[in-house]
Amino acid sequence: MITLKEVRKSFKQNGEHIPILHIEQWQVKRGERIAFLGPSGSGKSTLLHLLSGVMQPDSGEIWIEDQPIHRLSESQRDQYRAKSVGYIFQEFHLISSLTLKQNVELIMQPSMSNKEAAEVSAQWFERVGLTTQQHRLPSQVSRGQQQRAAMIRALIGKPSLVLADEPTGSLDYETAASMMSLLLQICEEEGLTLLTVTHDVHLAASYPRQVHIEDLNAIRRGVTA
Ligand SMILES: Nc1ncnc2c1ncn2[C@@H]1O[C@H](COP(=O)(O)OP(=O)(O)OP(=O)(O)O)[C@@H](O)[C@H]1O
Repeated sequence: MITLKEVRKSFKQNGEHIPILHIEQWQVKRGERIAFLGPSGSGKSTLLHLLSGVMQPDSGEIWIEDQPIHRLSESQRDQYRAKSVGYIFQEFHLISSLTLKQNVELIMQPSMSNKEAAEVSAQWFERVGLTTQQHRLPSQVSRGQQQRAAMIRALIGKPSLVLADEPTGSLDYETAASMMSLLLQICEEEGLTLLTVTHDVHLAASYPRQVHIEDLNAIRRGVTA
């Protein structure tokens, strides 16, 4: 369960604190898959950054399961993020000098032997249909295939929270739709909570729940500052 209570975030712009986000009360059940929609600048990415612990709220509470994210120190938030959050970005952030397989295995548990890590990663490459391409460099595969590898990297540790910020923003529609459907399917099979920011209403419609950030963010509704 994710719980947000009276969460506020503002940014300093030209010496002034501009309120960006105010979420009075919000809950997400474990395993829910939610698409976030909203105009540019409405606070969608800011919300993901707060949930991943990259940013701290000015005030309010953010609970992920039994962890009070708002109370953690920076190093505790780094640990929380490494263990519990899988992030998928619009740009895939794969290391260009490493193969897809090396990119994935780089972040796998140090407690796993090389043999175990190779077995687990092979299963994931098969699951996303990339077995043939796994030994190639990112530049030697398509953008859709790069994003599938980035998806494995985000999901392989079975994080309690998967955050995807415009994950299909740089893909053509057909590739985007197939990537989104794979992401939804895997998160459902693994029981992972998925929050995806997208501008695409058709892709958002494939999610069991859609949230318009304007409905969540009291500042956008003009009822608060
Ligand atoms: N680090 C920052 N410093 C100052 N202002 C910021 C910072 N991060 C975000 N903002 C401002 O906060 C507002 C919300 O930004 P955010 O990136 O959350 O919007 P968004 O809904 O994700 O937009 P988009 O759909 O364009 O990505 C914007 O006005 C942005 O300029």
